[in-house]
Amino acid sequence: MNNEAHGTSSFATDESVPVLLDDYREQARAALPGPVFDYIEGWAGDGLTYQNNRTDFDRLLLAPFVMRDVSHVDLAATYLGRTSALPIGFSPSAFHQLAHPSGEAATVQAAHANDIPMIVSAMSSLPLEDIAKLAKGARLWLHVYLFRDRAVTRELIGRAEAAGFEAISLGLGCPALGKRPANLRNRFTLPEGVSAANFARRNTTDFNNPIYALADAELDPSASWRDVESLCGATRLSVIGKGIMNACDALPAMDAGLSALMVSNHGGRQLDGSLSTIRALPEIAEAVSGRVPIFLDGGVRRGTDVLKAVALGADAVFLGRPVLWALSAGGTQGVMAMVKLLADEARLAMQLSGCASPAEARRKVGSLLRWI
Ligand SMILES: Cc1cc2nc3c(=O)[nH]c(=O)nc-3n(C[C@H](O)[C@H](O)[C@H](O)COP(=O)(O)O)c2cc1C
Ligand SMILES: CCCCCCC(=O)C(=O)O
Repeated sequence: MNNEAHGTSSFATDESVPVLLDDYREQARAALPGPVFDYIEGWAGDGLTYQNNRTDFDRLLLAPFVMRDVSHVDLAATYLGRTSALPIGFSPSAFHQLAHPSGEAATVQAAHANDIPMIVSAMSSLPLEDIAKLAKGARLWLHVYLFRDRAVTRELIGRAEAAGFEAISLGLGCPALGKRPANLRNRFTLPEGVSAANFARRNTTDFNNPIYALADAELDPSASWRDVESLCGATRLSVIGKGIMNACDALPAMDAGLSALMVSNHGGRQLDGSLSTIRALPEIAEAVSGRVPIFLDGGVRRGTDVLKAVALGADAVFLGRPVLWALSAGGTQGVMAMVKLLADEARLAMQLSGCASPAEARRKVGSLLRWI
């Protein structure tokens, strides 16, 4: 939009203060070395799914209700036996030290301060025990895969149990790593000093590209629902299945013992051309029919996105790239400010659409939302 045409050009602007989540992306672009920014931003293939995750939120229009009492908007979300004040969490992302020297130590403080879940990637750049020690009582979930060597998965889960993690997040849509042109073109490798700290004892770093090498060496394309069932049976922690995109998978997932499902296409970094998560959500929510909590990640950037996702059945939304952008822009304070920005927008979106809570948005969903 042309500001001059709207008579606002005489106002001073302070571009160092983000007012939209996307402002953090530009700060990250300025702060980080090009290949690191490209790794974080990166998508598979032509970026169709990466784009759809965003544009499909925009294709979902709101028909606001008016004159409803929205003086108190309650965003609280209860799942897995605990209530968070916000229906927001942090998706797992590898190597937070790529974004900031404090890495996961900074991110976890922001999650803890907001009492929202942080899913720690198995590929974290700090050991999971150190992350847990830094934020006692934080809602920590460890994200693991069914690695080729199941002992690796079992060991990680045992360590998470011992360190006081609340839950396990299990990657379901990752039999192999997606093809990401930017990383291949710039031959992305981890910078000196950043590594997969939980795998310190495994010889995975002497490859040309540690991320692809790690994935090829460790991910197990033969994994099936039977493996999920035995993993769920082998831990006292709740297991959340991350990566459900097809309603046909909802039943096997629940039968296998998963305690919650996350609708995720890995932020468009895996199968290019797959559905956006907000399009996939309604059918999955219908198939699940309230039996387990449902989460969604992928392209959540605006308060209205939070409203749309919770209205369509998500108990909470999770953020991937925005966490890393904000981390690179300002460490813990950056991530805290980013969460506050999104929460304020979500509260405003609820007020302006006449919904005082996610439950009310869900009840009104039939007339609140229209696809174009
Ligand atoms: C830099 C980066 C690293 C990621 N690492 C992991 C990972 O280790 N495990 C995983 O399951 N997902 C990983 N993801 C995917 C996120 O968990 C999440 O699904 C995705 O980023 C959500 O989309 P959004 O970035 O649009 O919010 C990663 C994403 C990014 C951007
Ligand atoms: C063994 C799997 C490596 C995954 C690396 C992180 C990731 O998921 C990403 O999207 O990047």
